Amino acid sequence: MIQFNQVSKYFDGNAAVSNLTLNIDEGEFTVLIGTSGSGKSTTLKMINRMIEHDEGTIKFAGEEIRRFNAQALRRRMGYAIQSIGLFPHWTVEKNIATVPALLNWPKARIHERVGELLALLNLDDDFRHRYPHQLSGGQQQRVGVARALAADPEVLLMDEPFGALDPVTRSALQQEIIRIHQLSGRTIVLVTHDIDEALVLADSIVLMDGGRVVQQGKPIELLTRPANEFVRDFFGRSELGVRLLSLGHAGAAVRRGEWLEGEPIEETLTLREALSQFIARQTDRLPVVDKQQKPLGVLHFSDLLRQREAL
Ligand SMILES: Nc1ncnc2c1ncn2[C@@H]1O[C@H](COP(=O)(O)OP(=O)(O)OP(=O)(O)O)[C@@H](O)[C@H]1O
Repeated sequence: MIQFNQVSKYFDGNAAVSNLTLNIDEGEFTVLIGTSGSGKSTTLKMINRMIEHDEGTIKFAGEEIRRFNAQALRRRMGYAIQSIGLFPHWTVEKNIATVPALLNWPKARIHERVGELLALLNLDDDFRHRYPHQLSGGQQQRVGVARALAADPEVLLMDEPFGALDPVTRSALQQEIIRIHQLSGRTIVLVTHDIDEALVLADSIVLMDGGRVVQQGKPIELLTRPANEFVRDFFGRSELGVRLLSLGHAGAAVRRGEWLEGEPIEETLTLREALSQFIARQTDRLPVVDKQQKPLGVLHFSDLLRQREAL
């Protein structure tokens, strides 16, 4: 869906991105990660021409992006950033409706769409009449994501969208964006410098350093088949075990047909979170329920050790 071919970008003669070749498939959740100043944001912003590339080609839906009208291109791509950028004097409703209003949607359709998005992002419908300063940071981030999604864009570009949030809110928003991705099947490109966030979200991780791609692949590939020492160090040798666990879920490792009384965990819990539960509860077996809270089976501590084969 998006192809970079030997793309370079210079600022004052210095390359921010060098000779970058990258393929982002339709419907894929791609996460750009890397050291500070490695060119992640520049790469993201070149996709919707917030930054124009100097060399090479970038294609979107088969066409070089320079052939699109920049405004028209941006309307096909939702964009959400860490600093949110909500218009302070506009209500939540008007903020979310920015692109639909530009596209001249009828009022009733806009009203309905705002309602849908508030529900999708777990925000109360009354919030539509509030102003950004009347919301918490996490609520503002949700509105920023809702705004990016408003006109059902083909691509969603996100630059550290959960950057400034506390871990609990951050984790909740990560789960929401995973759900939105599963529901909508949209192509998402997200920049983060948080390794665990990348592992939780990505179908494909692009690890960058010094304006170049060091390795692109599935999270499991970067963890278990690092291309070089830089990749190995980046993902942290000592953390490798728990990071591998964060790629698996309790539901996939559970022993069905067994049951056990006690406080259950949900099947969607990562095995890393399950490990934490085993330790906190000083137990080696945990009952697992599905999303409807129906008993699914029992997870054994020893099953965590077998996970590498199952991933
Ligand atoms: N507008 C600009 N003018 C001059 N230099 C820039 C500009 N934007 C980015 N750069 C430089 O280009 C390089 C890549 O920046 P970029 O913001 O893409 O990196 P990043 O990987 O997103 O970094 P971070 O994780 O710190 O946000 C850096 O050296 C940065 O200083």
